[in-house]
Amino acid sequence: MRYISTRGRAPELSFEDTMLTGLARDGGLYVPAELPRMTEAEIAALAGVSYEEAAFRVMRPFLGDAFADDEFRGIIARAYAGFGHAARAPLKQLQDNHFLLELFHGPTLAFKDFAMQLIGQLFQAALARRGERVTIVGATSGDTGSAAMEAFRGLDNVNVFILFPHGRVSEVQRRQMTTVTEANAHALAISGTFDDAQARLKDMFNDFDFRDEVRLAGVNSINFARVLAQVVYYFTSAVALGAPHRAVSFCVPTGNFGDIFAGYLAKRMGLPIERLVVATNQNDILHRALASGDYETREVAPSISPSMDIQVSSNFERALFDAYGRDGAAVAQLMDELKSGGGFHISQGALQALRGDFASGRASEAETAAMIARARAEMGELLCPHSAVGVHVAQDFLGATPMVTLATAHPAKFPDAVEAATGIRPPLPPRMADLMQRPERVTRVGNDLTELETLIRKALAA
Ligand SMILES: Cc1ncc(COP(=O)(O)O)c(C=O)c1O
Ligand SMILES: N[C@@H](CCOP(=O)(O)O)C(=O)O
Repeated sequence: MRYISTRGRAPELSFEDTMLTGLARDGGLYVPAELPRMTEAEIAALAGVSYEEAAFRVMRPFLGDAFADDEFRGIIARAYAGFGHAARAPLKQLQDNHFLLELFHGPTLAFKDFAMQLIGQLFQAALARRGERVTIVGATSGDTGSAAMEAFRGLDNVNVFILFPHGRVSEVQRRQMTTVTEANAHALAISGTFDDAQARLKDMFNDFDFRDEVRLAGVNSINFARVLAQVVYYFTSAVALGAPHRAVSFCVPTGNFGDIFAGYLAKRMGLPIERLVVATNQNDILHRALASGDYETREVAPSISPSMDIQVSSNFERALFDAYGRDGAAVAQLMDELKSGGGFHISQGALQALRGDFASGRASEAETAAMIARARAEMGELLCPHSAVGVHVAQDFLGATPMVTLATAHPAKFPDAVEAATGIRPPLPPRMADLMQRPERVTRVGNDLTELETLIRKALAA
């Protein structure tokens, strides 16, 4: 299995090199040169197997010879052993033909744990074998960062630096990052938005001297391994609802487009998915782009679903690559326009292709709060605000085909918003009960590449 860049000008890589490389050296994102397909019989055979076994069968073809089967099975087993639910990703019925896929039973209470716990193990195995060290730098709007800190803290061959937008994550999210005590983990509060943090991260990757000096690696969904691990729960949930004999739709709370892109991959691999619905909060660039064909950034408006307060949606580039017939030069041109002018126009043909794969909707702040309240009152479900965006948007798409809305975080990560809507303050699980009392360790940084690189160099030298 070979991986190619969405901008067409970086070397092709193996799975392991793709995972350890992060951003392609031409600024693009790696995708498989060809997608493996699963037959109907192979999909049907996932019924009744454990989450871990399904993960092995779905992901194995992407790995090439990077990991032996036994080693990969062991890695998967360790990755999901710490989850607080035997099913790992349980499905719950919410309404007629509407189901909630609970993705928040991992150690940091968000869907990011599914991928991060796995790639923590994959990094460790690959780096130990190669005798190499890497410096992971990640950008987060709250959940990727806490999941990465949890997965990589204390690992031998890794230093991890997480950039989060100062004052724009929930207190629980911040503390999950700033209370980590291991010396190899560093929380950096950057001035600006998540988009600024992600832009500086990509600048670091594009500064080849720095990148090579610190052996930079990424664990955002820039990293294809992150997205791959998220493909699995589309299969397990669809099969539980009757796939491959019955089609299923998904509604996905969306920000950086990684999670829904994983659903798109599942569909391309043969899973019968009728609709993939992009659900955005008031930062609705993806919804507007799919409606009008103009991808046009605006100022980020802080919302009660802060993890989705994103305007520059990194993985949309992967969808554009396919929509433009895998024309790397065309994608590079669009990304140049985005960088220089804050937006781009999607051609008619590409827009048609995107609309063939993705529907969309948005939830305002009032609609999100109202859905949290309604879900509690009518469905007996306490939703986090991101999941509420999904459930709200899904209402317009309910019908004969079962709809699965992804519940991407635990309500206890966003207690203020949940309490404001329902009067109920969801408690953290007992293992985190003292989170608010733990001492914090965080460094304030400006939105400045040189300052960031200097700080990282100094920390690595210490
Ligand atoms: C809780 C939560 N929901 C939804 C999203 C959006 O996911 P994605 O960025 O993969 O579109 C995020 C951030 O990634 C998140 O943390
Ligand atoms: N919402 C995310 C933003 C980063 O997304 P990623 O999937 O690219 O890591 C977060 O919680 O940090």
